[in-house]
Amino acid sequence: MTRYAIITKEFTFEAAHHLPNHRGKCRRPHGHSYRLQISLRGPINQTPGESSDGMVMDFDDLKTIVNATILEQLSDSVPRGKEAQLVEHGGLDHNDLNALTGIRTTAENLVHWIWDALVAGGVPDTLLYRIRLWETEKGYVEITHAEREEL
Ligand SMILES: Nc1nc2c(c(=O)[nH]1)N=C([C@H](O)[C@H](O)COP(=O)(O)OP(=O)(O)OP(=O)(O)O)CN2
Ligand SMILES: [Zn+2]
Repeated sequence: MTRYAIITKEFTFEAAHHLPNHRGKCRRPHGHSYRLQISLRGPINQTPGESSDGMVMDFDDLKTIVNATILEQLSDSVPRGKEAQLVEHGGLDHNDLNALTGIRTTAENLVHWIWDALVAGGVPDTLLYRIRLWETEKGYVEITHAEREEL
């Protein structure tokens, strides 16, 4: 019998952003200590003798993928903003999110951008289960496949 599980790995990164035309303080450049949770749902590998026996994915592999795809560097297939060439190479960590991504960097838009970037970087869409992003300690956004659907 194939058993399934949901695994979650948590990451933190520091980044600057601003929200043009926001009615409050967030229209000015400022920074956040973002907290990011990536959850995958998939079958538990049942191959005795394999390193990943009993795992959906080795947490260490998930960490490597997330760092190489979005946090420490952007994989080549991830779309960048027009001003991305103006910021230092690297990923979301210690960077200017507006310039790097080219999107309006609300937490809502960022979680969809992160989902797209992980898929572009090779994470199967079917394996992604949920992404949560905390902008402050008290406020976070989450998406699952339901929020990815276009109505
Ligand atoms: N729905 C959203 N609302 C706001 C977003 C967002 O991404 N989605 N972003 C901001 C700003 O980026 C701002 O930096 C955060 O605003 P806010 O939570 O109001 O900031 P506080 O420092 O007051 O946060 P506390 O959690 O209360 O400490 C604004 N709104
Ligand atoms: Zn902000």
